[in-house]
Amino acid sequence: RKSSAVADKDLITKTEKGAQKKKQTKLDTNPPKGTRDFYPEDMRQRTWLFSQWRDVAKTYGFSEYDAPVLESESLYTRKAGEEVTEQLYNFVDKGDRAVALRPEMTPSLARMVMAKKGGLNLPLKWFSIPQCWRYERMTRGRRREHFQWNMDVWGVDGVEAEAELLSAMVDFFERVGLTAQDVGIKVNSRMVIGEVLTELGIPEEKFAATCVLVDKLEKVPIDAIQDDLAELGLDRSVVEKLTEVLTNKSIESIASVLGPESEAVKELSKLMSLCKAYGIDEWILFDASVVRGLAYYTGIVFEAFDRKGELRAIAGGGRYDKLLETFGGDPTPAAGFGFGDAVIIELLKERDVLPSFSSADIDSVVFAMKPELYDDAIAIATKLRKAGQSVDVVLEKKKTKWVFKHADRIQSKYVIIVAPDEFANGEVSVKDLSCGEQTSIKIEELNEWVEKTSS
Ligand SMILES: CC(=O)Nc1cnc2ccccc2c1
Repeated sequence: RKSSAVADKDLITKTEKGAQKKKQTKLDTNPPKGTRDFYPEDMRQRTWLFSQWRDVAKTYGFSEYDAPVLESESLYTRKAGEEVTEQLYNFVDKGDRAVALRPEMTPSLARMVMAKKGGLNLPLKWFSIPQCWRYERMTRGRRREHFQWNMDVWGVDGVEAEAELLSAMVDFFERVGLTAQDVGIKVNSRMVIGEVLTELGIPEEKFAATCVLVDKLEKVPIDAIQDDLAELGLDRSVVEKLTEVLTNKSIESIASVLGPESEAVKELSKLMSLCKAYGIDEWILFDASVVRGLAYYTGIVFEAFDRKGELRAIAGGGRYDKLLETFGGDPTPAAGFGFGDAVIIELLKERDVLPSFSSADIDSVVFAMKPELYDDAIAIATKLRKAGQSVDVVLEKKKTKWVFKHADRIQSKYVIIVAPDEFANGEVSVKDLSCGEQTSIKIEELNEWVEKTSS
């Protein structure tokens, strides 16, 4: 027999184990790495942002579309070293299909246009607010999903399309309280690089990958991509010539480099004059170093940036006339932009122009003072709801003190109390939480009361 001390110890550990066995292992309540939950307050903020985006799209005559978040991986297997394709959130499904969570919306849009072939009346002005995904090693702790407002014009080959898109982008910034002093939009054309590379004898099929590298050059020192450049056959002299051209800060100086007949100069000049016609030229600046990181841009490119901070690009876009052909479709001109939900919210917070979303905008809390009045209380709540009010019904037996505290917490405008004496007189008691005043209202005059208080 073991000594009692040892026996007791064993007994304790046994009961502990027993306890552990019975207790469920605690669920990890965090959402998957790099993703966010939207609690009601977060959701009110997101809904507000999306409704600003939707209002602009409607004002510009754009129609909303959508596509599955899951696409065939083949939509994104471009070989140009882009971040969005290197960080594809892809997997093989149970049907042995190579699929991916979309990293961007434009390829889905191209697939949808191609599916309809000639059946669509061009021009298309379509918008969407898809959640887009990337699989990034969490070393950088960056998000793996975001919502991105997409606006695209298909079937217009003139820079009139880009000018509309820039105007829509500015309209959004103005709606949310930002000015041309807060935000600028850098504009360039990839034809600038195209004309330089052609002059230097670089073949056309290397343009896209060169642009992606030049875009990376903005963020990393040159020796970080030296071998990529070498792989593309871009020797030092080419890179030097390119970087020299890209430091040009005016269309005039670019014109002196590319010559007066340059197509790039012509389209940039035309775009700038259209921006003047829209009255948005104070937002726009030419910057030859802007190339954007997506391989499929072919002409004008642009990106909105925070003039006062280090925030990354707020939004970006450009012309992508060849995308449908890369999918085997007919040549169709297209231009568009993408606008992420994260950077803009940070900027609005910094500029202190983000509205508060703490309350759920409830008009009235309805409360039966006695349980036997509950049926009458929900009849009154229904009357108020049909009159257009948002009503929170107290669903359980509660003390008046709790109800007032609850109404205050949810920032309701009124509390409607169904109490025995008043009810016997065909009245309810209404407390106005903005001033604390309590009055009696005749039940058959509630509709007028709603009218009066909602005007
Ligand atoms: C600032 C931010 O969240 N960016 C972000 C977050 N998630 C993404 C997911 C896919 C593609 C680009 C993405 C970009």
